[in-house]
Amino acid sequence: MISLHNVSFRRENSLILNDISMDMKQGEHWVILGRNGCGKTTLLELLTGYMFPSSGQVQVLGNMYGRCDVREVRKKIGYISQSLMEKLSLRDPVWEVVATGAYAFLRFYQAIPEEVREKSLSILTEMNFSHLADHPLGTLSQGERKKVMLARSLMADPELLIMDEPCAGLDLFEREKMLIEVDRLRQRDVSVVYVTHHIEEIVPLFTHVALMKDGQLAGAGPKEEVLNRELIKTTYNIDVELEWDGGRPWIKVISGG
Ligand SMILES: Nc1ncnc2c1ncn2[C@@H]1O[C@H](COP(=O)(O)OP(=O)(O)OP(=O)(O)O)[C@@H](O)[C@H]1O
Repeated sequence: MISLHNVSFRRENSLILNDISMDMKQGEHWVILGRNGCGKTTLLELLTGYMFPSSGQVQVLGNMYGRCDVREVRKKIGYISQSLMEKLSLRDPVWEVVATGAYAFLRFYQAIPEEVREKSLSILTEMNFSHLADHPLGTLSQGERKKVMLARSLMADPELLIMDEPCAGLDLFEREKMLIEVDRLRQRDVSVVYVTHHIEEIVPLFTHVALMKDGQLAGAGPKEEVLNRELIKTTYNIDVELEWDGGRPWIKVISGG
């Protein structure tokens, strides 16, 4: 699905990503963790082809970037981020905002085909969200807007879904509702790459974890192997205990650790 080979990314004089090599295979769903500024979003931008590595190779869905039409690959990738959220029209009804995902538009300036409208309503119904279909996006809570963004990303039936901190800023209740939808992606034929600051967001859907530190990989592999006390300490410079419950890891900071 994704292969990174000796990928480095330099901006002015700083090395933001430093010699990253990893493979994310079909059927795997990955979470990327790491401290602020360690390069997570930069890595996602390389995967979507919005930026190119200074050296190394990036291969996504069988396409080697630099030797393919990135615009064609992007049609198979859904990307959810706060910056996209800010571009969506707050005045438009929810179903229409979702429908724009079929074409990667931000707004419609022409009639929307009936089948596109129906698909939007059907995704909203799947998410138990049909009652909000006609409400303007701007009247929804932050958590509801994030669910709208997820619904929008599914309109194009992506093969790869990249989510950059989709639960940031949500209260506990809204976060858990969003995580239910994330976990339900198991029912779809889509691979997920998910960036977060919160280890407990690793719902059972996710199979693998990559830990990043200062632009390098501190660990990458099956979640049960990578999420251990030593690697978490290396990544976050803090001592923790980790417990698995309900298929999710829960973290307890050891005071003075
Ligand atoms: N436009 C830019 N110009 C220069 N440096 C940048 C630019 N954008 C990002 N950086 C730097 O690149 C590094 C990695 O940033 P990135 O946004 O990828 O980190 P991140 O792990 O996603 O951080 P966070 O968890 O805080 O969102 C940071 O040190 C940041 O300051």
